[in-house]
Amino acid sequence: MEVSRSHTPPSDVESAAKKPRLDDGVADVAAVAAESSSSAHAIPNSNGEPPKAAAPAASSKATRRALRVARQRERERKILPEACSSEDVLWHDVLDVVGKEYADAQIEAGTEFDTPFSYRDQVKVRVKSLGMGGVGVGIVEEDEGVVGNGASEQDVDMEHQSKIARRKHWAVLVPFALPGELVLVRVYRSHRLHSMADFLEILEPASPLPEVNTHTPSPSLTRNDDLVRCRYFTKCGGCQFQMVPYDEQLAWKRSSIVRSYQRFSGLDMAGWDGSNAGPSLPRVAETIGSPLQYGYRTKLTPHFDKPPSTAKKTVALEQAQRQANLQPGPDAADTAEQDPDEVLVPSFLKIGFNAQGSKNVMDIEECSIATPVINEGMTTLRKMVARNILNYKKGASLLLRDSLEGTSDESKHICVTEPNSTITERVGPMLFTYPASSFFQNNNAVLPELVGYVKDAIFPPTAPDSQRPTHLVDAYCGSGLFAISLAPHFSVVSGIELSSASIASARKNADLNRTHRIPGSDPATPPIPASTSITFASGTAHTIFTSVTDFPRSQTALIIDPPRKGCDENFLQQLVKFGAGTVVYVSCNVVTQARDIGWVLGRDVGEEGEGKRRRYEVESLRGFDLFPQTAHVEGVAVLRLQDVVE
Ligand SMILES: C[S@@+](CC[C@H](N)C(=O)[O-])C[C@H]1O[C@@H](n2cnc3c(N)ncnc32)[C@H](O)[C@@H]1O
Repeated sequence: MEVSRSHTPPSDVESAAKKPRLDDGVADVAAVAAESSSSAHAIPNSNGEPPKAAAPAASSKATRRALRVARQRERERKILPEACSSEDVLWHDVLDVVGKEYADAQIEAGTEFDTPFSYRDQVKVRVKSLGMGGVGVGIVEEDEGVVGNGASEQDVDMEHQSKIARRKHWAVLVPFALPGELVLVRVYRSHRLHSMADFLEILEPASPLPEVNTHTPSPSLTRNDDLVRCRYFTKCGGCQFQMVPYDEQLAWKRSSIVRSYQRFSGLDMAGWDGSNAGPSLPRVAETIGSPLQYGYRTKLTPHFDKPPSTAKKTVALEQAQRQANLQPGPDAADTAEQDPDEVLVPSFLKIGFNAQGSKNVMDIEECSIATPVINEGMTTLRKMVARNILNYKKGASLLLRDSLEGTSDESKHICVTEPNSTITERVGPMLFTYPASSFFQNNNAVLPELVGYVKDAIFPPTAPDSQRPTHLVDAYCGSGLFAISLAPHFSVVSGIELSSASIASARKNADLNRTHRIPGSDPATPPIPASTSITFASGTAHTIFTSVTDFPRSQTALIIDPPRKGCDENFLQQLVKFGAGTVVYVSCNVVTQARDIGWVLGRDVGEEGEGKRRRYEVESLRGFDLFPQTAHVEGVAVLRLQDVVE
């Protein structure tokens, strides 16, 4: 059975649903239920708990439940992840290590879920590569495999032998482990040909490895635990790379872009490894780093769970205990340290982020990648929640955003927590305002460079004046970051965006930057000249093409900056039909960016019957690090329209 891949962007309808990737007919449910209840290779549930054995058909309720579970299992068996989803990215990381041929054979035999591990097995894993999510991917190294609660020597029977053999072709995913390291891990969940494990300790530091993925040279990464700045690192799931020197993080992000295009673009990759120009793509340039590597995040959304039913009792008890402790005891120094005004944080209350590999919230008092005012705001907000916790009937997500207090040059930074409040940010000479609950890039420090790079890509110094773009279309424009920042360089600008709140902000921002003065410049100069026409519309991105029909195509630059899922096929079809001279594709998900660009490059551009064939070529490709210490990278691809030489 061949596991086929599609490189097609989702159509509007398809994008809503996961698609079956294997074509077997649906198995008889009763047979599946029987198979499920006798299954020897039970897979722990999503909380990492060992599965409960399916009960015999004691009651019709139990039978229905067993059938439901069995159907779910069967569905999981037959469905490969949706192309370009995070599960699909992980699946490719697994294939890299276990080999595609082996995986196909296992799927054919229906044994791809036969995990060779039991829940909480401790094993030694040699890390082979760093998956695109920043997680180490390895294979059990030694013969006996189990060093913990698995088998003793006497237990090494046939079944165990076969498990040990399977382990050599079973990927183990270990966060915070680096390629080349031998690590002790504890398995907590298994899925198709891989298991997830907690990292327990390093048994051997990294030694040079033969490349697993022979196409993609992955930079070597050095562990330096002295670099770690956060006390929650490895417990919180937010950052992956604090122990890796920053220049190596940037090099790894570049290789992650290369991998994305190799795996997901569907383009001709012959001989291309990102360090050279290939048949479809240029060399991938070095990743541009963030000026701030910590303290850069301008938005945090910590959350907390619904208080337990015993919350009232617990709070009363803990308050009484605290009062008792505040009474002067025989040693007065014991109480001198305690502040009677300090807010009592009940022991059940955890405000923070999901713990690594789990859906449980862990308590986090500060975040080292967030800006200083956000961390101050977090302290205040945590106290407010603790004080009022008995009034919450549900859990909640909190919002913290870094904002300028006003629009003047001297405005200081404040933390805003009210979703309806207005945030103000400065990017280069431009001011942006937007509702706290709406989208804006989260790393202000790197934005001037990102915007400057996009501008330079649109106006390369070598291009003749006759080809200089005069019109700009900003699809997925948010509150106007690119449209407004680049407006001074165009005569006509048009933006579109789904969120009407963001469009209202974009319009306001255009006005604001026509009137306010650039700090330190001639007071007569607003950032955007009166002569530039700027319009914004709210709607789905593809509808922009009907309102810019009078734009001169060869002198139009189109910026696309879609959400993580990328563009839908309808949008790309219209993009290709429209035929802007320059397209800049900015993306926080290089996987869907690679898929979309692969789709665009294979198509003739323009209306049918134009007489000459033209296609897009990728002129440059590189990453910007908007997310230091994490595995995320912002990709910027510049496409230029070229005549096809027949
Ligand atoms: C990654 S953000 C980029 C926003 C803006 N370029 C910026 O940098 O601030 C993507 C934006 O696309 C918008 N969006 C999502 N789906 C859309 C669609 N189908 N059509 C138009 N805009 C969409 C979102 O509301 C979001 O503001």
